[in-house]
Amino acid sequence: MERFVITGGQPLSGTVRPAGNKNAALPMLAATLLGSTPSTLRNVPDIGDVRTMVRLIEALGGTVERGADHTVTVDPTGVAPRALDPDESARIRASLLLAGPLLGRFGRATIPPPGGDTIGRRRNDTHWHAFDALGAEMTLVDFVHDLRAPSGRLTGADILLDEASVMATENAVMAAVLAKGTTTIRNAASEPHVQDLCRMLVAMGASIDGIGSNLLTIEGRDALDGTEAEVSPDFMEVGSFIGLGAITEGDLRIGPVRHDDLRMIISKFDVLGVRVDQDGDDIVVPSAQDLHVREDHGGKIPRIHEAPWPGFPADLMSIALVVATQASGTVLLHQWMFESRLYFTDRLIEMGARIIVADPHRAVVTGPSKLGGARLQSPDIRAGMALLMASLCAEGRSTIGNVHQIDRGYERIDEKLRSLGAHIERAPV
Ligand SMILES: CC(=O)N[C@H]1[C@@H](OP(=O)(O)OP(=O)(O)OC[C@H]2O[C@@H](n3ccc(=O)[nH]c3=O)[C@H](O)[C@@H]2O)O[C@H](CO)[C@@H](O)[C@@H]1O
Ligand SMILES: C=C(OP(=O)(O)O)C(=O)O
Repeated sequence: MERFVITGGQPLSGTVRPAGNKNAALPMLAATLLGSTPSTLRNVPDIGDVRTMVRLIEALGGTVERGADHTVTVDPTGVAPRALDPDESARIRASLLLAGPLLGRFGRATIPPPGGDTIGRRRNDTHWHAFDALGAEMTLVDFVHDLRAPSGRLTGADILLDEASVMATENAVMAAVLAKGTTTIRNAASEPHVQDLCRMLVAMGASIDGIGSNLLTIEGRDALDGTEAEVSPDFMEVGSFIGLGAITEGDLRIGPVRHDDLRMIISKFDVLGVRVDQDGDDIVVPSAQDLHVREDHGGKIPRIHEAPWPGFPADLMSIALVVATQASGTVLLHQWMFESRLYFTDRLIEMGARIIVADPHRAVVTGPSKLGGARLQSPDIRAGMALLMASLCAEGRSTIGNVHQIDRGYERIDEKLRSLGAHIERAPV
């Protein structure tokens, strides 16, 4: 067990290279199982969740080689549809993403409950509905789902997802690319990671129309080849560093980024007065920030809320909340997707933030407030990063326990922060 020890108040300046997007790398690793030959992924982040996914693939019979410079090659030729290990599965939410490829390729998948952030109920029903529509039969024994395609192969179908679930879309697509006939997925999620996955599948020989929209049409193929694919920069990490740069008063350059992925993020940070400049493939967060809440027309209090893509990402709400504590004015943050994601707000209040938690989904923040150091625990990836940001801008010393929750999603965050001038050490508990 490790913790971070932080002395806040240093301006952070320098250049950050964002890692590959965790939420793209995980489904892309799962998708390698659909090929009949090896696939190589570039820009795979070296984070806890990826290491767990690699172990799950190896336990299924895949051979995984990590090359230099964030390259991972998966040879799926030895893979068989064995039951996933329950303990490993429970470590990450994305273990559920092995269901689609196993079912599509072998007509069988045995899936124990996935894990992931404990941020409220994580609903899986949309996944089961999609597999059911493709002809899978499902039995549930001791929380383990056993999925089978009766004739060994799924059949294409017209599917209306009951919500635009990111991973259910990814699972449905991965199951459908080897199904017999045409599949239509309506109300599909279209986040950049869903797009990354779909582009990789097309490079493997899949036929997918509508990438980037909420209507995907897939013509099933008999087999797919391996491929090479690149994981896009993690716009959640980029968003986190934008927030961090804004509240620590240094000059930050972040890149390379994909500007298209950042439009809504930058527009919502702008509500908090955060200024971000584009410079080629980079973005720059300059030191001279005038953080104040931009009121809506007529002086109304603005609201920042998450939404499916191209809305503001749910995973950046905790980050926006910390930035709001440093902006003068009042803003409502509405985080409706998860029931328990705002609980960490109590810790910010302890540090000196002026926040009214109206209910489990809404927090009214009035800033700016002077934060002081505190003893903290990371409850989940993003709240952990948010508390880390608060500690870096607070006066005095903070400690953050449970840092494996931050390591699940952010690659060597302490090293990156030190290179920018932060006073942060990783220490045993
Ligand atoms: C590995 C991975 O990729 N994890 C991400 C993925 O999780 P995941 O795919 O599990 O999240 P989902 O998109 O399924 O849903 C998130 C929550 O929002 C609710 N919901 C979602 C869409 C909708 O139209 N209506 C609705 O109510 C769901 O019931 C659920 O409570 O997407 C989430 C939402 O962007 C992110 O927080 C996670 O980081
Ligand atoms: C909620 C997250 O991840 P997961 O879905 O993997 O738990 C996240 O990345 O913020």
